[in-house]
Amino acid sequence: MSTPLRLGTRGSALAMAQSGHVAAAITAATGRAVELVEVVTAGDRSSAPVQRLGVGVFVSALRDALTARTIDLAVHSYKDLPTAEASGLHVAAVPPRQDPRDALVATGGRTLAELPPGAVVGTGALRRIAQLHALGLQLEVTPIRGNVDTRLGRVLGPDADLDAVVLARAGLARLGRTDVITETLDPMLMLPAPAQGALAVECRADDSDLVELLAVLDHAPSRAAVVAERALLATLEAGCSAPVAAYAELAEGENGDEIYLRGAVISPDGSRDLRLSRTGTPADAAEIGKALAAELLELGADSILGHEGSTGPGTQQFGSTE
Ligand SMILES: NCc1[nH]cc(CCC(=O)O)c1CC(=O)O
Repeated sequence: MSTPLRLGTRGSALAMAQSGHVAAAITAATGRAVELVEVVTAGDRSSAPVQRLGVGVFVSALRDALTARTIDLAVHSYKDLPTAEASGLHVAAVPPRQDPRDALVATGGRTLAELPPGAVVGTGALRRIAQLHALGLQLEVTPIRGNVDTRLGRVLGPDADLDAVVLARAGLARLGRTDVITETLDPMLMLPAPAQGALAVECRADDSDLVELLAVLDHAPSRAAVVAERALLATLEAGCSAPVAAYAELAEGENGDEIYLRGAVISPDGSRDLRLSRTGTPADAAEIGKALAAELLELGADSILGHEGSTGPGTQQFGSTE
């Protein structure tokens, strides 16, 4: 009998659900026992806006535990991972991705179109704030944070004070709460965050037995989509509070698989809204992401993102704002 694999996880209900799911999949596929080890991250300890806490607040403590060998693997929401790879670590698997779209949870069962001017919508992510403003519906957007239950409580609980919240459908799905969704937002209106709905299963790069074992969980189309979306994010050098969206869809084309990547950079007030798309093959996922980012930069994405004075690529490492 081999010793159980130690899977490090945040303690939030969402993280525990994701980690439990991956642990069960590993045991089902390989017979290896997996134990969950809770790791508290800076993002869990503070309720300050994520933009202020900085990059990787949900991630650093898990990565430190991997490097210190107190855990063997970690499961991250992929969109929370900084775009720069951590040295000595490796994303050994991208399991099949959940529906990456955003979801609206509104009082009275309402959709976005049914919310009247002045309706108050809660969301903390600049990407969502910007796109809500870009709709031109006179919605009042208010920043919120906290775990999924806290956010739902702003609409559903006895102390509800908002008309609606926007959050990732995948998070609700993993918690078994899709029943509260009043509208799954079409990416035409609300393009998701790069890698939203995907998980990253990370381990030490030199742990070759484990790298090999975890490969059974990898889902090639999900990985290709994430690679394209994150290449776009990295090429834009998008800041911590960057309103950048990207969504890659894979389809079977006439000559085999095709990847269709959409990307957007939106100013926080919604007044500037750059959207482009690009098609290619999954093998070129990274190049497609880079090329789409380059096109967005040509259209002035830099001035929206506010880093015209940047000292060049590689000087900043950013993850998601969410
Ligand atoms: N740090 C927030 C976060 N990170 C991942 C998810 C949702 C699940 C996912 O995108 O995989 C969420 C919640 C949200 O955006 O509503």
